[in-house]
Amino acid sequence: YAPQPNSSPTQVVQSSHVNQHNILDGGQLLKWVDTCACLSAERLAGYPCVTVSVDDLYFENEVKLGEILNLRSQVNRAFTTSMEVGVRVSCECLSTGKSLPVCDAFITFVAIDASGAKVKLPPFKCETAEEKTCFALANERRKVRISHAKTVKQLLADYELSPLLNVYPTNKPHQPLLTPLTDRVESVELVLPPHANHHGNTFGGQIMAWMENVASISAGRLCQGIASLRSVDMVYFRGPSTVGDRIVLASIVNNSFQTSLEVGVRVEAYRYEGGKIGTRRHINSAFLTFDVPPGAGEIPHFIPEPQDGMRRQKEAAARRKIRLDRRFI
Ligand SMILES: CCCC(=O)SCCNC(=O)CCNC(=O)[C@H](O)C(C)(C)COP(=O)(O)OP(=O)(O)OC[C@H]1O[C@@H](n2cnc3c(N)ncnc32)[C@H](O)[C@@H]1OP(=O)(O)O
Repeated sequence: YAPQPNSSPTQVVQSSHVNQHNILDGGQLLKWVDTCACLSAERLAGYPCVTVSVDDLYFENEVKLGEILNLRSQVNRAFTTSMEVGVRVSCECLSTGKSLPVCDAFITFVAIDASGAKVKLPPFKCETAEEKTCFALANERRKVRISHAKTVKQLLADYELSPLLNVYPTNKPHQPLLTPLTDRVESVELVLPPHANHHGNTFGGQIMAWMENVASISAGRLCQGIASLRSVDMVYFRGPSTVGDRIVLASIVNNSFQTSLEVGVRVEAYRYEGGKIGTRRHINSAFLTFDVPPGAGEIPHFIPEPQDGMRRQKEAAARRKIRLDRRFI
């Protein structure tokens, strides 16, 4: 079988893709990354593929209006019904000719047939030394992502016991408080055909773009400006949503730090069945970290609500530590 199917779309960042500061919208970037990866996945599988998970994403550089975004994806390894696709994103400034890294993404896809059943993937062969390294690393990352939920739970429990983490890294405690609940955003989106793939499944990238939208509003309200997306923790797509579904996205600030803040987003889907609102299905959840805009000053400290709010604040502090530790591994 042909090794390393590639996809390398190139996009010009236009005014419809940027925010008020002419910086590429994080949600748009997530859509392009998912679609680019899906092209490689489907090329290997020969079947439509759905996104199962997206590993932690860290955005190294902002992309500006008029710059060129280069995306390059390849299948690193096929397992049984799932495969890992790596995407490398860089941006190119036309006037200087310089190219800067934007992010590396690892996305897992499962191939499905017309009845929605998982398909066994063809054998995957790699030839060059680089392909063999990607192949080996993909297996290590797979172990990490399969056990991700359990690992994070364990780390949070360990941090809970750590006396150091009882001092949660928040901003100065005597700053003006955020009015309770202003950081909460709930938005409902209707899944239309342009949001979905050929199966009618909502694109994973589209869901992530909607998530980034509500999260950026929560973040922006807290820091009173346009916050820029810095990272997205691993996202697992628990179940599908399809054309006609209503997608409910709820976001809330979990904790604020010196120059960044973490927002949690929960996504649910429902549809009308027999004249009634059907059951809400939990599609996925994610934690997004935003940087405070330059010149915005200090982030106001916010006091979490008792119990649940305090739990979320504490967990966000622990996740921040995990993220920072990982960057230095
Ligand atoms: C750009 C176009 C593509 C899209 O955006 S599609 C839209 C977004 N995605 C979706 O709607 C998918 C929603 N999820 C689903 O429908 C189901 O979870 C899905 C993918 C059918 C799998 O369902 P199940 O049968 O319950 O899954 P399973 O436990 O048998 O696992 C199937 C394969 O996935 C793997 N897997 C499970 N959890 C994972 C994780 N956290 N990260 C990475 N891989 C994971 C699992 O190991 C298995 O792979 P393999 O068969 O061992 O190769």
